[in-house]
Amino acid sequence: MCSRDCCSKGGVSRTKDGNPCERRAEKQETDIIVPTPQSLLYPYEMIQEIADFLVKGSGIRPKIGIICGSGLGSLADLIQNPKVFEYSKIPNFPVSTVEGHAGKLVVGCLEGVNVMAMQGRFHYYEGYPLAKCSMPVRVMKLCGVEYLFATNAAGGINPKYAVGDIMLMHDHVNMLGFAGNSPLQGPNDPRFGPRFPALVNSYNKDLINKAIDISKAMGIESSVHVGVYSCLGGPTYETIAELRALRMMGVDAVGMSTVHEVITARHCDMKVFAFSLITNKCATEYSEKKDEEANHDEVMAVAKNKQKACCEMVSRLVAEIQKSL
Ligand SMILES: O=P(O)(O)O[C@H]1O[C@H](CO)[C@@H](O)[C@H]1O
Ligand code: HPA
Repeated sequence: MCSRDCCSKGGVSRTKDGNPCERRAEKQETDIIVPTPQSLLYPYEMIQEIADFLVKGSGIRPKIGIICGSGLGSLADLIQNPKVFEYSKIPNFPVSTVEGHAGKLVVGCLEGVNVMAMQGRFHYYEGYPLAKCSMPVRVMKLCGVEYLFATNAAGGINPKYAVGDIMLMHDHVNMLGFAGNSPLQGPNDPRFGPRFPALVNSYNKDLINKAIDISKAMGIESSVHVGVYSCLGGPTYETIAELRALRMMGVDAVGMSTVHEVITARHCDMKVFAFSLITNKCATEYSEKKDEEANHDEVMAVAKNKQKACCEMVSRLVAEIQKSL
């Protein structure tokens, strides 16, 4: 009862004569918490501030941005004359909380091209909204980046894929998007890109073809595929029923990242190249044994074993881009 002698009926406070209690209604209104739309979490000016900090601090305007997947941080070790920024020292940057994601931004030169690499990405399951997970892509854009290389560790759903194979992404199924979640949710800032960006041809065909040629030159073409990736929210690995559903939808590999980064990159018109290192085969039969369950230690171990091939693929592709600059 409020001081005006009200009673609560059906969740609504009413005065004794049955009318809704105004004071209660006023209070409820002020108690409503409206979540900030994702797109407003990092306004343009804040992204510009972070980009200025990095460009000034490194003296470099990168052309290519690289996001290192789980256990693939060694991609950033390829960079010459690196200037390293700990995420905790970059204004308004989140921190990495996942093993295999060091939490450093490395800026320098690779195959004669200025690059910026994230040794550690942000995942939705860490508690970050998608716009926060992909905010560094916009920072890259304002630093001058034109090409995004996104890499990830993923489970192989396509039965033809083996552990250690590389899948060049040529499309994705955005499961978080199916559920109404997007890094672009909220008012659109046209300085980044259009309200309704198209996502067909998101994965640059020319770069995919170049990567296929590179895999032939490296003699690993039989373990390199072109396929469809899907991102789930994690942190749980998928159930067998979910994996079967994904397979029916045409998904070849599954992970918990990358898609929102690609959406953000395409929104601001970056060229995208992305690949998955298949770190485990996904169980799609109920008879699978316990030791065939996905686990992060295995993901990390396979990534460590295969980092050489991944590094070579990336540096050769950067060298190809260098020829066209
Ligand atoms: O996508 P990356 O960051 O490579 O990491 C993958 O590996 C982790 C699970 O082992 C998840 O974070 C999944 O997304
Ligand atoms: N599922 C989801 N994410 C992953 C997997 C997986 O099997 N392997 C590596 N990241």
